[in-house]
Amino acid sequence: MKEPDANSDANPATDGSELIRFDKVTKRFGDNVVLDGLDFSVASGKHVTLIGPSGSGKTTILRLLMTLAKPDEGTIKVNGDYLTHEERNGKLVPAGEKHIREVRKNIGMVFQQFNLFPNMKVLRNITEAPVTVLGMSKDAAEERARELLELVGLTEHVDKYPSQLSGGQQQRVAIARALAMRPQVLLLDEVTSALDPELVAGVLDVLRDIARTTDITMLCVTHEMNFARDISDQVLMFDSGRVLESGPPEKIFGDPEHERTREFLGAVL
Ligand SMILES: Nc1ncnc2c1ncn2[C@@H]1O[C@H](COP(=O)(O)OP(=O)(O)OP(=O)(O)O)[C@@H](O)[C@H]1O
Repeated sequence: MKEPDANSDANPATDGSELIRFDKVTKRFGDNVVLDGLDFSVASGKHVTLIGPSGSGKTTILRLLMTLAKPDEGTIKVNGDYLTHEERNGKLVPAGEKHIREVRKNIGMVFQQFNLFPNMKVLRNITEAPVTVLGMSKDAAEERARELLELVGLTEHVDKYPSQLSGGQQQRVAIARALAMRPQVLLLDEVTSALDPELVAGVLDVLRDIARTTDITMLCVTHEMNFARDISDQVLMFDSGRVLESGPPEKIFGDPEHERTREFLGAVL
């Protein structure tokens, strides 16, 4: 087990309200302790990047937030509401499906493998969830989708199917689709790692634009260190399921405290 205060300096919530809070979260797969009593938080409007060696638990954190996995111990709060639990009759009990769906509306995620609906055109890929989950009118959802397609530079592809687009274009549709739900936080899981190298820059530029021009909170797992340096307010270096160190990008990339961080950056930069 890590020291109780091992993550105490890892809290990026220096201002703004706290949007995400992990409190002593442990996640195991069999004997493999992937997250080990993890504490960290993300303040509203901040861009926080998780870096660290393969297998250190970064994706697991995003999957827990999407409720694609459940913690074995500890609690997760999103916007002040427990994601993992709910209060019934003054008692904290494991959260039910309805409660989880409500809290999850605050969260959008973009995956490595775009995950678009192959049988729907671009416009419908973006409008589907706002209409069916949020109950938005079709017209309002389409208007919003067209604004988002402009933001991601795909206005002319509105009537195409995903298979008619490049990987980079599909990923930009996936970004628009996540934003269409007006989430408070956007989770980005190595969103360029499945792309051909020449398509990476276009997707990262779109994300840089979103980080610069919107007030959305971002929690990002990436191996693109220049991108992390550009967009992050805070970088968290993970190792073995805990935060080894955290700080602004200038500090983590320029003058890291731990030898392990230096080794990792030496290997990836
Ligand atoms: N569904 C699962 N079943 C069993 N083990 C899993 C599962 N998901 C993740 N793991 C294990 O948990 C550990 C952390 O995985 P995770 O994907 O969170 O790491 P990561 O830091 O995101 O790595 P990478 O940078 O390679 O994506 C790994 O050892 C992985 O094998």
